[in-house]
Amino acid sequence: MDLKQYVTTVENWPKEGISFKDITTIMDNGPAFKYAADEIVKFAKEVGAEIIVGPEARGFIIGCPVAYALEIGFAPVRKEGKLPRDVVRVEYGLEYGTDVLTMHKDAVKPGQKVLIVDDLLATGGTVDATIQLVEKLGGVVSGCAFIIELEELHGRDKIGKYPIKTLITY
Ligand SMILES: O=P(O)(O)OC[C@H]1O[C@H](OP(=O)(O)OP(=O)(O)O)[C@H](O)[C@@H]1O
Ligand SMILES: Nc1ncnc2[nH]cnc12
Repeated sequence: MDLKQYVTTVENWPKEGISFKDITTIMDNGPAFKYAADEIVKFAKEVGAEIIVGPEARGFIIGCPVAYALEIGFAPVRKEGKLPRDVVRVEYGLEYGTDVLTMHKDAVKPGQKVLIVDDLLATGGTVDATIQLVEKLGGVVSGCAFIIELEELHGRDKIGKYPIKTLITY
């Protein structure tokens, strides 16, 4: 399937100079959304993932169907102040701002093999922070998977030592 045809590009949103890749037009198409999830499921099997970790909010959208298909758990990475129990926290930079990401301290077990899933790899700030959170908990990052990669932002350089799967590149 040519998944790229289902991505909608919105220029100069949310700020001047950003070429926003909107995945809602993948999600609202049943076969396209299933294809995207199935491709990541295949990769998750290859790397032996035991739990999926996905960052708020779009990482939930694609990470949860992957976890469901594999019959494994999903652990959320959330922005500060959203998780109700003890958390680990990491500050990170975005293509358009900075923020703090957190995970519950018991979300990943020591030694558990984690696949990080998100919709898009841009500067790599989010995935870098997510890797740090998983490793603080003693989890083993077995790979990172994205629907879209923006190659010119070189986010891949931040996750060089882990297996990476991306379905669409710009
Ligand atoms: O590689 P990076 O430069 O870190 O950018 C990629 C991240 O940015 C977007 O999330 P955003 O923080 O905009 O949050 P959202 O999913 O809640 O819209 C996207 O869903 C990725 O998580
Ligand atoms: N260009 C972009 N499009 C969609 N989501 C993003 N997150 C960070 N950069 C993005």
